[in-house]
Amino acid sequence: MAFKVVQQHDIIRNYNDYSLKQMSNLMGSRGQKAVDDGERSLIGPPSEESPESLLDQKASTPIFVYVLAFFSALGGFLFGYDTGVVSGAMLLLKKEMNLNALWQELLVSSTVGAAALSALSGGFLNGWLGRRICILLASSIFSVGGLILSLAPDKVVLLVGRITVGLGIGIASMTVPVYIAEVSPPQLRGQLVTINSLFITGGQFIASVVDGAFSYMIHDGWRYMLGLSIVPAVLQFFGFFFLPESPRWLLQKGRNQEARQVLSQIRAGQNVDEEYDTIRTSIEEEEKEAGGGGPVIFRILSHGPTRKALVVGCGLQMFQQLSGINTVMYYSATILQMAGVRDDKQAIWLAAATSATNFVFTLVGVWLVERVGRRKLTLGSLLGTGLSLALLAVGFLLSAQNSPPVTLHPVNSQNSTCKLYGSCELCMLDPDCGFCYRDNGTTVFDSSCVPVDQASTDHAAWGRCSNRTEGPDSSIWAYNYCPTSYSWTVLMGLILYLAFFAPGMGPMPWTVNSEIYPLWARSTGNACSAGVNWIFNVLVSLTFLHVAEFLTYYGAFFLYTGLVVLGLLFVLGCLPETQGLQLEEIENLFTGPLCSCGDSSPTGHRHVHYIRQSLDSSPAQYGAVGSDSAIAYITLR
Ligand SMILES: O[C@H]1[C@H](O)[C@@H](O)[C@H](O)[C@@H](O)[C@H]1O
Repeated sequence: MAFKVVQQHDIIRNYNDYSLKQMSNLMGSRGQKAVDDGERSLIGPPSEESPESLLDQKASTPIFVYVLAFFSALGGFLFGYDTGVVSGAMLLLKKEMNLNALWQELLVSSTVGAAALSALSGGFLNGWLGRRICILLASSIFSVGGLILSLAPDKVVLLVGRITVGLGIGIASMTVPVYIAEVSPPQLRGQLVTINSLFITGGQFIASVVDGAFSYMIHDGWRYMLGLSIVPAVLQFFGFFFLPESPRWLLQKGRNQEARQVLSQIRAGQNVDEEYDTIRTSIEEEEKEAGGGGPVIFRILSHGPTRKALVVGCGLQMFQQLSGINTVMYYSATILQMAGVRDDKQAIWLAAATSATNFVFTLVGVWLVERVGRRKLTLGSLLGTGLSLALLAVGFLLSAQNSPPVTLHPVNSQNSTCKLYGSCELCMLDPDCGFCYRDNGTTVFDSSCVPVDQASTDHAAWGRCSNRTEGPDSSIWAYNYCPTSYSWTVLMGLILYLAFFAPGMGPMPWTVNSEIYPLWARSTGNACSAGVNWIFNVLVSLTFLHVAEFLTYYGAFFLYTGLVVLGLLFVLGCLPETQGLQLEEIENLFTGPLCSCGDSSPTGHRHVHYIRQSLDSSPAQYGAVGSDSAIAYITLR
């Protein structure tokens, strides 16, 4: 069989230049059209999809795809739950187990660190065992981890439990988007993969509600907080017992018969010949092109388009974390305290409101992704995120500039560094000191900067604010925050930040990564980019308080604003639009120079039509299909 394809502008010049690779990309378009509107419009009119036709496609999308997306996205829920629940659990744990700062940090960051390691190794596991087994593996690890955490007799076992759930999170975070992308029809892929991100933020929100509810249970409340994740983990495990493997992985492993069966099961008996052929052709072609031997990562790096895709994928994940989302998610209670919320319980519930905002606006992302596309959504999101971060920074700057002065210098403080600070702002930035003051509703008075109690940051080491939050003379102990009248600027900044981040920069890095690599590079590409996400997650969240100490809070948020501007330039130059394309076509977007991707948005003006000819037709036949923008000639022999 030989294929020759020519596009309108170079019909004559390049008639013979088209390779099988390009043919397979055209076959990709063909497959997509076949999925979109069945065999009837193979020689068909318009390339622009009307909203009505999109609705028709959605209406005819088999429900089974949604079932698959739901059970897979439970992995996202667990990712969100286990990363989100720990802040509330820590409030109880540190009292019950008498944890010092090091142990608290260990228990929080061990999970994220373990997730980074397992995400990186998940690429190998995915290629070897398949997506389904990896999801089963992740859900069993989550169940075991939840069990260990809920029964832990001491902090060492707790640490083991936290590392265990981290291993589950890492595998789930890279496998689930890939699986969903591989089973979805192209016109729904963005939305379904974004649902996984919705489940992540949903998990974080439920975790914060559970934290709030069990924070009243001083003894063992943390066991319920940490252990409840067993429920969705077990549900996912049993669900996946009955759900199929990704047809693309099966085809890659040469299990063609099974792949065809699964594909028609997922497409509920629709004709899957086109889609099946497309995937198979491109796998064969990709294998030739990828050049066989050697570790996949080396093959990715030595092959131009996949190397560029990897840079884009990892860059997106890096900028997602550098925009500071997890300083907001993990420290929202602290940030809210900074904004003037004093009560612990109130701060926990307000933190729940923060994750609710993140969740609700991710929903907006699910709604927008197939309407405006990945690129515009990410750009808009970064722009808004940057402006909100600047607003947050200005809020902190105003608070700092109007920070109450230290007016009392207790004799006891002679041999502590705290006595050196002249204002609350400077005092608050030193982790060893806190601000003890009184106020009459409008003015702060009788204020001093004194050392914090080493056993608990809830009170001062000595003096009016020791061993109680409010003294008999109604002195108030402020650790890590200052009384300020600019709370509203910070609160506004926080809410706007989440409203802009959640629909775009939250989900898009995961969605885009699930679709930009060819099949042979998909597991490894996603493993690397998820690994980058987790590594930068650890870096940013572990350094936040130190960065704030060196640069002050407003300095830290101006820094994140600067990083978001860099992210914006990166996305502007390098992120192509992948909306609506068959997975097999997307590699083509990365054939140009790296930072020209922004120009190559294919939607709307690069549609190629095709003709299907059966193989037993006459020796040489020519077909031509015209559209406004392109013409394809196909020769079949
Ligand atoms: O996409 C998710 C989401 O936005 C979460 O809120 C955040 O905690 C994760 O780090 C991120 O990867």
